[in-house]
Amino acid sequence: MAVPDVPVYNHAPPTQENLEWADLATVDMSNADTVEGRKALVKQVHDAIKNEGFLYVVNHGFTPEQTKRMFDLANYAIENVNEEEKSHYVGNMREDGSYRGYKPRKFWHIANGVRDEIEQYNMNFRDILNRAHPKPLRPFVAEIDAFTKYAHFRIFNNLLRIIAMSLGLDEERFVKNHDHSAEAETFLRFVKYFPRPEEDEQKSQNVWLKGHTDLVSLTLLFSQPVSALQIMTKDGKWKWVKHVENAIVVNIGDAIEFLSGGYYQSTIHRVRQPPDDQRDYPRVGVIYFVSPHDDVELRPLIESPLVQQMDLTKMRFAGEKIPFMEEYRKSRVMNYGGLQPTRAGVRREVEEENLGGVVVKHYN
Ligand SMILES: O=C(O)CCC(=O)C(=O)O
Ligand SMILES: [Fe+2]
Repeated sequence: MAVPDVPVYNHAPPTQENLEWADLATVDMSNADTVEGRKALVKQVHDAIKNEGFLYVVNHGFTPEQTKRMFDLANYAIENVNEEEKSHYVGNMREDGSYRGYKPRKFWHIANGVRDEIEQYNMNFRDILNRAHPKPLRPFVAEIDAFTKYAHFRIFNNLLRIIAMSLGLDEERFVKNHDHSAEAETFLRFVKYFPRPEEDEQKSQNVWLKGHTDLVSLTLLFSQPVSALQIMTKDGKWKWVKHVENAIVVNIGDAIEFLSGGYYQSTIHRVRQPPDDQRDYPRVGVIYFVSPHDDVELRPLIESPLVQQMDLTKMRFAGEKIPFMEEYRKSRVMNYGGLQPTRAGVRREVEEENLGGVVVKHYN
């Protein structure tokens, strides 16, 4: 069977505006397949995670054509599948506590009655090949699976090994908990953000996706030109993440924070309206979220000398029952973006929301 043509997706040109860019380290992964090569990166990765919690990865092995092709397919999953077909693949976040399938626009509440304009198609790592996908996507499933496997086994695993070493742990300590021998909320996301009416921009103070930390271990964001992602720096300022051609923007999520006893902290980030010269363009993304297995207890790894130095009584779940990854992600995914009243916190304009027993902070 001939594989259909996928229209080429053209992103907006990079912004010409001089924004306040975050100062992020660039990690060259050319030699990361050898132990020596990884050892040479430990200090740089350690410092980048400590300082910003975000970093760029380059020379990861994907060619610009390969990543570009995934953006074409991401756009295809949103634009070339009709609504009727999509309706059979809508995810069940609120019931399953898992992202699988389509997340329609306006599913989440952002602020003052404004809902999101973000459409996604999520594919769990474990069943990209076995699960049914919308008809137009089927000819590309093997290609998407191969892309995801490479991202996981080459890029992600090598990063995990470097992070384990940076904590004085056995190199394979985290790899074993993320190898998909067990259920895990690890998935590739195709996403498209659509420009919003001015009225919505005002009511939501230009926020497209509220400030949050990712609940997973690491997030791999394939860099694209539409500037909208911002991180909160240690001194409480929002800084923009600059596009770097064919780089992967990596950030640390809550699971690593918990396992490292807070030695590493997940970084707060948000998505906001792009600058003037990109304002009328949609924003297509390809993101790989990697989580520990559901049966991993989110307990600090006290075999790490660095974790031993931490005051673990200050950890989020200190003195309480420590959740397993499954409980933690379900409580967050099921309840995220609902319309429940939120309690205003005190630190950095924090809104705290009690999501099924787990307090989740929104930073606006
Ligand atoms: O679209 C982006 O750049 C980031 C999205 C994000 O933070 C998320 O989906 O968790
Ligand atoms: Fe995020």
